[in-house]
Formats: sequence, structure tokens, C-alpha cells
Amino acid sequence: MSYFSVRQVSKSYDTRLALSDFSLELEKGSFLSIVGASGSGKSTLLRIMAGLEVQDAGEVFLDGEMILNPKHKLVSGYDEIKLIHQDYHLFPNSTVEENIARPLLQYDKKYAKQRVEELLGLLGLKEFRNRYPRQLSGGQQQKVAIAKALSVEPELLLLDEPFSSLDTIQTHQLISELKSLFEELGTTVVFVTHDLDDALRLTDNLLILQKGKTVQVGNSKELCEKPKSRYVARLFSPINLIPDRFNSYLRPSDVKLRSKGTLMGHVLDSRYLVHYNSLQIRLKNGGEIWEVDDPLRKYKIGDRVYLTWDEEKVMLL
Ligand SMILES: Nc1ncnc2c1ncn2[C@@H]1O[C@H](COP(=O)(O)OP(=O)(O)OP(=O)(O)O)[C@@H](O)[C@H]1O
Repeated sequence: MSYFSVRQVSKSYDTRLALSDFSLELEKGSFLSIVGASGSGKSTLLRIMAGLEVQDAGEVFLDGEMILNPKHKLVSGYDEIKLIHQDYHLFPNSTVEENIARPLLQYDKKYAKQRVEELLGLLGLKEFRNRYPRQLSGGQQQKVAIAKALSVEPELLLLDEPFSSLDTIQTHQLISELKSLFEELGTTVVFVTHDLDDALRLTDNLLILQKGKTVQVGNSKELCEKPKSRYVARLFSPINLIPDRFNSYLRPSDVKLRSKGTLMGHVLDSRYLVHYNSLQIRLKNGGEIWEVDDPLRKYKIGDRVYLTWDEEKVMLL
């Protein structure tokens, strides 16, 4: 048996299915990013993993022990499993140091003091120890919430889009810092997000969730090159439907721009991106709009272009 396993878990709210026959296995110290759109069941899954929600069917095990849900456990939740979400609850009238120490009230005083010092150091919060949450930035508050969750040394950390109040640069920086920290501590981490880029900053070990079901698992190369659905394909880039062909799609980077060819169109718009210009091209036959990369930044709005591609790049979705 793996260190952490979720076995055939299903959950509905009234008649609405939130999770359907969901299973996963994780080794100790491993990281997993679960990517899914809003409403795909991510929060429900994490709450069930943490023993905070009653599932209709299936079981969850941590290190061989069954995780009991609130129906079977008087005080729901486990110290070994910590769930962190965007609405983290810091005590507004307690300092950073006091917030982190809260979960340790029952512990030996000397140990608690030492643990708080360690966490302040690990998360770079020493200089803020006497500040109140309102005196911190969103990213700093999030770090305090994570330090608080880590204070009781959880074995499994469940991150439910905890960074959604931060901007992209802050989020990426915080994820990189946390990644090193979790590796150092040997914590097993499950991170759920709707953002593939954020997911990949933590780990290349991905699970794609859609309508409460696993649609694909694998690393980014596998998922990008061999997506099993349009949803998975679109996580990486827009996709262009080839006219008059059944469910055949191309990525913008796989379309070649030529001065002669079979599929003709006109450049509607051009956006300057770091490595290429992104062109919107209205196809002559059918009038559909394709998105195509122009790495040589050669084409201007209004230009006529011909599009071609290698057949091996066509995705049947
Ligand atoms: N307490 C609830 N009562 C009724 N329906 C619920 C409840 N919680 C979630 N749902 C429904 O279950 C489905 C899954 O919701 P969930 O919050 O798990 O998805 P999510 O992927 O975390 O979404 P988001 O990214 O928007 O937070 C949705 O259709 C949602 O409306």
C-alpha cells in the first residue's frame, strides 16, 4: 500500500456529482499538482482527503491508517494532515509569532518555542515576528498561515489554491520558496489549482481533474504531446480545428507560415510576446480564426498567409 491513498471516492451534493470514483496513490515526500477548472471538485477532494467532509463512497488511507470523516470522528480532521486555502484564518489580534504558536498550546513549552523559532527562520518571517496580520502583505500573511499549518509537523499538506489573492510574480516566488522548504522537511504535498503554470512551479507530477473525474495523469511533456482531451490540450495552449477534418487540431507553434500553400488566410491581429508574435488569422474558407506563432515576427495585420503543418503534429481530440 502506498503512503497515502484515495480509493474510489465519490461524492454528490444533492443530485450534483462533485467527485466520481476518484483514486490516487502517493509516496511519502512526493508532490502532486491537481489541475482543474472551477467546479471540477478540487476543494471537495481535498476536504475528503483531510477527513473534513463525508464522502458517499470510498476510503482514504494515510500510512496504513483509515482517515475517518466527520460522520465517524467526533473532532474532525487530523494533526498529520493540514489543509490550507485562500481564506486562511489568522488571529487579527495576535502577532505573527503568536499566530504560529497557537496550534502548539498543548505542547511542551520549550519545544513550542523552539519550533516557532525554526518556522520563523524557515519562512523568512523573523523580522515580522511582532507584527499583526494587518501589518503584512498578502504574501507574508500567506507565509504565516503556512508556518501555522506546519507548526504541528503535518505529514501531508493540502494546498487549495492558497495563492489566489497574490499577483503572479509573488505567487511564483512563494511557490519556489515553499518547494525547497517542503523538500527539506520531507512533507508530502498535494496542490490544487486551475492554473497549470502555478502547478508546474511546484512539480511536474500532474493530475488533471474534470467534472469530478481524473482525465489524465502524467508529466507535462506527456500531457502536452499526447493530451487525451481538448480540455487537457488547452491547458498548454489554444488549439486550432482543421477545417473539414474530424476533431483534428493543431497547436499555434505547430503551424508553419508560408507564402504558398493550401490553407489561406489573412492576419487579423498581431501580439508581441517574448519569443514570437502571436497572430490571429481568419481563414479564407469558412472564416474561422486560428491562433498561430510567428517566431520571425514577419507578418503584419492585413497580410495574406498560407498555413501548413506536419501531419504528425495533428492531435485527434
Ligand atoms: N456545500 C456544497 N453544497 C452543494 N454543492 C456543492 C457544495 N460544495 C461544492 N458543491 C458543488 O460541487 C461541485 C464541486 O465543487 P468544488 O468546490 O469541490 O470544486 P472546485 O474545483 O474546488 O471549484 P473552485 O475552483 O471554484 O473552488 C460544484 O458543482 C459545486 O457547486
